[in-house]
Amino acid sequence: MRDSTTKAMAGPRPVVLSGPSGAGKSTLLKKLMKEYDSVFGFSVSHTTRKPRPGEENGKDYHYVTREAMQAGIDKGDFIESAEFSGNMYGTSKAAVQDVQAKNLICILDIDMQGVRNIKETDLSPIYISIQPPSMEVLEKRLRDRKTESEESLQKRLHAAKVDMEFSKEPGVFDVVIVNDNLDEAYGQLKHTLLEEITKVKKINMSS
Ligand SMILES: Nc1ncnc2c1ncn2[C@@H]1O[C@H](COP(=O)(O)OP(=O)(O)OP(=O)(O)O)[C@@H](O)[C@H]1O
Ligand SMILES: Nc1nc2c(ncn2[C@@H]2O[C@H](COP(=O)(O)O)[C@@H](O)[C@H]2O)c(=O)[nH]1
Repeated sequence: MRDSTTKAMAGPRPVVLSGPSGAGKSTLLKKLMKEYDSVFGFSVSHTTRKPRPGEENGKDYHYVTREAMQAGIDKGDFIESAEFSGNMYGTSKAAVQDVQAKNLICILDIDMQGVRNIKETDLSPIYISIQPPSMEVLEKRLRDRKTESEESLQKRLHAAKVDMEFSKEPGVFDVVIVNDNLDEAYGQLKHTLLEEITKVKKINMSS
């Protein structure tokens, strides 16, 4: 089913950041939003997972129960949703519209099921995959982050193997960035988005 709800508010092209859990998506997007706070806006997803220390409801995620999330999906409030590592995650139409209403570039941090589902909509984002240099490095980053139980970690590593193969499928991603050295990966991300950043800066200056 194609969903044109979010297209109706056409502005700058949204950006999808995807890739294995632990690859460094949040780290990169936080750097981007810090440097360009008046250019990018984060699409705050809903999730049924518990908040991690330091995470804020309404900023990092909207933390909801499975029942509330399912009710929202049934009502048609979500552009996409997925089950990941034992929890539900989803992008609401409101999350994207809130950012687009401010004429900012909307960034979605979503898994590969989300990528497949967004491709069925009219959102037409720039698709960027953030990949780790190796499974070994990914596992170390996830373990060092100390956010996952052993069960969750194993689920995430299993999903990561599938994701790494998915990122090689021709035509899925506009750009695949290997996040080995953080500064280099960030440089590549900025380079990829430079045209859109320049457009938004120009619009913001003239308004
Ligand atoms: N280039 C890098 N070198 C070393 N450590 C890194 C690098 N990039 C990110 N990290 C670290 O790796 C861990 C995972 O990064 P991050 O939380 O950004 O991943 P993520 O892709 O957003 O994961 P998730 O999908 O689970 O939210 C963090 O502790 C972060 O500080
Ligand atoms: N399909 C979707 N995936 C999402 C969404 N929000 C986050 N995610 C992805 O979930 C995993 C795990 O995230 P974590 O915060 O629990 O580590 C990660 O790959 C995210 O990209 C969403 O709205 N839809």
